Amino acid sequence: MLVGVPKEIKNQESRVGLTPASVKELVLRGHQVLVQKNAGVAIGLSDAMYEGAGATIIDAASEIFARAEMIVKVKEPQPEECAMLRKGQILYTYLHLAPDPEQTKALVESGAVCIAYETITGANGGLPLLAPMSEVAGRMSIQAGAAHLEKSKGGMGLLLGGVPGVAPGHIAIIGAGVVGTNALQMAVGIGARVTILDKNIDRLRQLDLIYGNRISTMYSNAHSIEEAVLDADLVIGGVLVPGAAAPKLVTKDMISRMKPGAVVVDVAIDQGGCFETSYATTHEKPTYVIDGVIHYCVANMPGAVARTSTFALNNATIGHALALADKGWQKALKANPHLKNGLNVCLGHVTYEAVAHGLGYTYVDPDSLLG
Ligand SMILES: NC(=O)C1=CN([C@@H]2O[C@H](COP(=O)(O)OP(=O)(O)OC[C@H]3O[C@@H](n4cnc5c(N)ncnc54)[C@H](O)[C@@H]3O)[C@@H](O)[C@H]2O)C=CC1
Ligand SMILES: CC(=O)C(=O)O
Ligand SMILES: [Mg+2]
Repeated sequence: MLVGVPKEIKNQESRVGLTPASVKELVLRGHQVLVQKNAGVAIGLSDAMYEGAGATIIDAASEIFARAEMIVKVKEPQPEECAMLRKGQILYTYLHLAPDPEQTKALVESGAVCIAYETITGANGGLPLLAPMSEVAGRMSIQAGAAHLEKSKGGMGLLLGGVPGVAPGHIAIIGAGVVGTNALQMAVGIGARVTILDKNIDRLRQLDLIYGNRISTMYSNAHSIEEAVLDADLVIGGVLVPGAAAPKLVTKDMISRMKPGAVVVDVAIDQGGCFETSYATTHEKPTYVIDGVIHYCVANMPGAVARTSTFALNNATIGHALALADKGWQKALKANPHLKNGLNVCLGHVTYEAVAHGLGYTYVDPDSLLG
């Protein structure tokens, strides 16, 4: 198969869809890979390294989109990229469609076969192609929160770990999945007081066994969220209902009653965010202030540590990339129900139930399109 890797064009996004090592895996199996000039140069992956792995370097994204049978990316296609997709072409990347009607419409109109990393499931449960970026973003969320609690960034001037004789800060983490548990690990590491909330009691049980009385676990409901949020100096939003828009768990009213100079980090922003006051920001201008509360809502947090993130992402994506290239999309999806769960838009139809219902499309069962 002819596989194409364009350079990412989202604001401050230096990750790249395939590493030279991943290119080599494809080439060794007889596939051809086109990589856009300088696609990985910002993270130390030179064109020479890609050529050494067997890729052909191409100047323009338009040529890659025109020639490749499968496009491998990191972030959701930007409007100019959507316009270059064509009927039957495979797009393998993060999409996050539920909160994004414009992108969904463009992908439907393209007729492309759009497989979203974030809804591919794993044989042992979970979302294995989302997990590595959730690990990165969860860990980063505490760094980002700590930095913005400093006075120079507009925060209340609080050191999360405290010092001897001065109490530490309080971090509330909503959602105890991959983002939440990675945030928790960092929060405990810096010595903050931590409360973590989830609806999944088994997960809270596991965390209680690991951390004991160093943390507080709370069953998530409107009451416990309000209590934790109003007492917190930093709130991390890490909830997910797979494929669906994030539930707005923290209301505008709660935000208005938080401590002045407190910080909220809405990691779930790529699914629309779990704070009523959230809207997506970029690394260029990551924050805004509402009612004295600093909001950090960057939708591609792992892009800030693009080198680590690219390798972590490729570890998780290469297996299915090889299957798609080897078998073509219909056979690969038929052979693997977990990969099939990644199919969000296909040949002009919305094939992921939560996206179809959320955005008013007729849901089409992927099986009906697999031949
Ligand atoms: N902004 C960014 O750069 C990034 C954002 N993300 C996003 O972070 C979010 C979380 O991802 P993961 O941790 O991997 O998901 P996950 O599926 O591992 O965890 C989500 C957790 O939310 C919990 N949850 C659902 N409804 C809840 C409620 N009402 N109250 C409390 N907890 C609730 C679930 O029980 C689950 O434990 C996703 O939207 C993901 O796309 C992930 C990586 C990067
Ligand atoms: C998961 C995601 O949206 C990201 O890594 O940017
Ligand atoms: Mg994102």
